[in-house]
Order: sequence, then C-alpha cells, then structure tokens
Amino acid sequence: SENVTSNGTEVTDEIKNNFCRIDKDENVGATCDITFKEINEINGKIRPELLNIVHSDFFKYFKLDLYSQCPFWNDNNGYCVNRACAVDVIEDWDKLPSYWQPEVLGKLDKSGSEEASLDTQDEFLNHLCDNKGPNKNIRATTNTNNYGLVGKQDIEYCDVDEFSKKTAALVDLTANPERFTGYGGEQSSLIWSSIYKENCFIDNKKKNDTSDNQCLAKKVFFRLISGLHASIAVHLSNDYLNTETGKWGPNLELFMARVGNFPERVANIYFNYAIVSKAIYKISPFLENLDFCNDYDEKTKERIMHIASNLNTKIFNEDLLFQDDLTSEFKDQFRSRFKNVTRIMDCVHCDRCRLWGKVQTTGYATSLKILFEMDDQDASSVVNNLTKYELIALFNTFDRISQSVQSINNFEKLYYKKINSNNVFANLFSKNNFFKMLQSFVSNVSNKSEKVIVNTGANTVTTRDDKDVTPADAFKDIKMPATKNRKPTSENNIKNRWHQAFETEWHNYKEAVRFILRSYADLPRNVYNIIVRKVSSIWNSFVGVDNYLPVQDSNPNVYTLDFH
Ligand SMILES: Cc1cc2nc3c(=O)[nH]c(=O)nc-3n(C[C@H](O)[C@H](O)[C@H](O)COP(=O)(O)OP(=O)(O)OC[C@H]3O[C@@H](n4cnc5c(N)ncnc54)[C@H](O)[C@@H]3O)c2cc1C
Repeated sequence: SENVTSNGTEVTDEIKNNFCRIDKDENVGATCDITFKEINEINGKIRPELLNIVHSDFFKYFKLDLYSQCPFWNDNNGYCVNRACAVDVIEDWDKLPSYWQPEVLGKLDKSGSEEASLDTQDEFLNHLCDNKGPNKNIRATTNTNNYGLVGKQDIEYCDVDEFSKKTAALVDLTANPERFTGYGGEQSSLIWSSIYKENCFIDNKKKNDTSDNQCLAKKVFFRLISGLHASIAVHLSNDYLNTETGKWGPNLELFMARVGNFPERVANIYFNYAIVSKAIYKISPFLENLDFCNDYDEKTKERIMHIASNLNTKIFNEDLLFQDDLTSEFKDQFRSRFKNVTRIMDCVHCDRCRLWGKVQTTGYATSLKILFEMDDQDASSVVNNLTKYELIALFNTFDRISQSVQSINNFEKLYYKKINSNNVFANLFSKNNFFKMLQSFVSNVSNKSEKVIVNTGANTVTTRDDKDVTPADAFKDIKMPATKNRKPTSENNIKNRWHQAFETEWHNYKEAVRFILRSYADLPRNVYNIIVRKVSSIWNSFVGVDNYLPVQDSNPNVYTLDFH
C-alpha cells in the first residue's frame, strides 16, 4: 500500500521524500535481521573482491544450451518467432542504425568462448583449476545415480543435468555483459507472466486454510522472482544505449519507471541479496577446504573468504520456512515450481537475456538448495556435490545483485542531482506568487496524468498509471495470446456467427460515436492544458532554467517517460 513501508510501518513525509520511498534503517523483510543500510555497507566492502572473482578464469565461464526447446509451449507455433514480434518495442527497425538492431544488442559474443580449441569443454575448466588432472572436489558434470540426492529425495531447484549436455556451449560471461538488449513487448511479458504464475501453490491437504508458514513461503517465492525481475530492470537501465550519442550509460528516467517508483521492487532486490549472501555464508567453511583453482589462482579462495568474513548468519533466517511436516508438501511444490522458472528461460528468444536468465535462476536455485536442503548432518554432501556451474552461477548471481545494489545507490545520487537542479527555479521564487502557483498547477496536472507509455506490440501504444501494483494487479496490463477459435460443431453455429458479427459491428459503432463525443467534450480542457504548458515553457526559457515539463523524447518509438 502507498501508506505503509515494507515492514508495515507508516510512511512518514521524510520517507515519502526519500529516493524510492524506502526507510534504510528498516529491516529488509520478516525473514531478514538486516537493514537496507547495512546491506549497502556490506556491499561497499565486498564489491571489489566480488568483481575480481567473477572476472577470474574459473568464474567467468558458464555453459548454455541455446538449442534447448521451450518445454512449456510450442514455441514455433502460434507464438512469436520473427524479429519484429520478439522486439516490438521499436516500430521501424530498418531505419535504426545497426547497433540498435536486437540481433546485435542481444547477440552473444562468442569470441570469448574457447570450446573450439578443446577436446571437451569441461576439461577446459578443469585445466584452469588444476593442471595435474580433473578437479576432484567440484563436480564437472552430474551423475543422476547419486548426484544431489539425499536418500531418494530430490533436492534440486534447477535441472543440473543440462550443463552436461553435448549441445551446451561454454560462454565467456565477461564478454557478454547483461545490459539493455531491446528485448521486450508481448514475448517478454508472456515469459514474466508465466514465471509469476508459478507462484500459485495448491494446498492439497488443508483446502482454504493456508498456514502462516505457507503464506511466508509464497511471499518468499514472489519476492525472489520480483527481485530477479527488478534486478534485470536495474541492469538494463544502468547499461542503456543512448541512441543520440551511441553511448552506453545509466538512464534515470527508465530506472524510476521500472523500479525506483516501486519501493516493493527495490526491497525485493535487497531481499535477494540477503538470500544469496546467506547461502554463500553458509557454505563458506566448506569452500575453504575445496580444492578449486588453487593451483591456478590462489587469490580466488582468499577473496571468497574475505567476502564471507563480511557476512553473517542473521542476514536471512531460512529456518522460519518449512518448519514442520505439514509444510513439507509445500516445500516440494516450492522446489518443483522454482525448477519450472529455470526451465522457462529456454523460452526466452533473446540470447543474451536467456544466458543471464539461466545464470541467475541457476544461482537462486543453488542458493535455495543450500538454504533449505543442507542441514547439519548432510551439509558436506550437499556442498561436495555442487557442480562447478552451480558454483559459478551462485557467485555470478551474487555479483548481479550486488551490481544492482550499487547501481541503486548511484541512481540515488543522480536522482537528487536532478531534483536539486529542478529546485533552482523553485528556490528563486520561494514565496507564493503567480509563477509558483502556475508551476504547482502544471505539476499537478502532469502528475495526475503521470503515465508511462509502453508499447504493447503490433505498433500500438497504451498508457498505464505509474503507481505501485499488488501482485494480483501486476499482469492486468499484459495481453495474453488470442485463444484459438473453436470449430463450429452444429448448424446453429452459423446462426451464432451472424449474431456475433452483428454484435461486434454494433459495439464498434457505439465505440466510434462515444469516441467522437468524448473528443468534443475534452477539447476545451486539452486546449487549456496546452496553453498552460506553453506559458510555463516560455517562462522557463525566459528565466533560463531547464524545462520543468518533460520534452518529448527525440525517438518516440522507444520510451516516452514523464519524470519529475
Ligand atoms: C528472463 C528474461 C531476461 C531478460 N533480460 C533482459 C536483458 O538482459 N536486457 C533487456 O534489455 N531486457 C531483458 N528482458 C526484458 C525485460 O525484462 C522487460 O521484459 C522488457 O524490457 C519490457 O519491459 P516492460 O516495462 O514492458 O515490462 P516487463 O518488465 O516485461 O514487466 C511486465 C509487467 O510485470 C510487472 N512488473 C514489472 N517489474 C516487476 C517486478 N519487479 N515485480 C513485480 N511485477 C513487476 C508490471 O506490471 C509490468 O507491466 C528480459 C526478459 C526476460 C523474461
């Protein structure tokens, strides 16, 4: 809700005026005994070491099978496969320069991939770690007979076998940074909506009586995927291509529209930070004994230990979830539904997005396995059975979320810089005078109509109010694919079709008349608004400050965002 913070306390004016409306002294969530501020501090300390780790030769390679078929729907039938459909945020692609083309923006840079010169890709990583032979302590591939199974129980939150598939290729993650790709529109919305739909847990035993524990698990699941979604949005706004200058850099307006104006999304990024960092903290005593990359790079282990020494157990309390037998069935659902999330990544059409989607969902899956399946008795067996790709994904996911936290802090600085420059005008005329009244009036008018224009595909644009949404509302604005027409089953259907055709025509006629009448009714107000905006704009240029009202983006096909 607008009036309460993520912890349920009232939103004071001080918080309201804060960047992202977050009280940094609050805890990140009910399961985390750590504040936003503390996470910022930890991140500041560990960021350089984490960057070094993910740039090391062991951690920068990941395996991805670009040929895996989408397991949930027929991807080639009735579903978006052509270029315009996959990236329909921009309308007239051919007129844009080549570096804007989604094939270029979203393409994997395979130059860093080393597979051609090696017998097997796994050997490559083993060679990096231990020239004397394959690494024994971290599993290169999986063995379905004993891998990751405690007794007969499945403890996997992702398909670990896929990394051993012949079609999987090694990819250098540092040569393929996660950034703005132009991927969007209906295809990506459908992927996100399918992911959020995995959060529908079914209570088989106690219908209509969901326990607190189950609610907590559902909330954790939602926060996890919303945090991933928000973190991706932070990266694409932080590494955004400016079409005018051809340079990559942060886009504050885009960040505010996707994440900054939604305190819950920002909080979910911090929540994910807590989850992944707690998992790393939990396995750190075992990592010290693991024999990986020591011969190659002695510093790697030291760096991991430095990171772990800045973390602590209270960051996330995994024991609050799945406490009793009643919730174990729920835990199975949690596990299999998260596995589905990792599989949905195979339905993503943009290579680069798919790569980072796989890395991060695998990283979260590994974190969940460590947090929920590793108890005191079988702790070492879980760690020793981790594949190197899970470990690589875990640290790269931590790096992604840590980069998000750092970017949020950078965006905060840009935000206040912008606010301060906007305030120059207001400070000049601090008393109530005509121009101040005019300015606040204009600001009210534009706030009321504060919209984010989003492209919904098929060359159409719609507007949606830029306000916080509940999970239930989250996908009201998403167009689902048209349901297929059923074939007529009887003669009566011909009659029905005539009836339907008439209804449709009559509806269209009524809409057209309504549209014309509404245009006449709106005319005086629109003329008035235009005059007020013009006067304000002329006054601003007269006093020599930036336009208080936003100027239309020079490339209206991309994003047109109102920002204050
Ligand atoms: C797996 C995956 C990886 C991607 N990677 C990249 C990438 O690397 N680079 C890139 O440029 N694009 C990437 N995309 C596309 C990107 O995530 C957006 O889908 C795209 O930019 C279009 O954004 P949008 O504003 O239309 O809404 P979307 O981000 O598609 O969101 C759809 C709806 O979800 C709701 N919503 C949005 N964020 C949240 C949240 N955090 N929590 C809860 N609800 C939310 C809103 O109601 C919104 O309308 C990726 C997409 C997917 C599925």
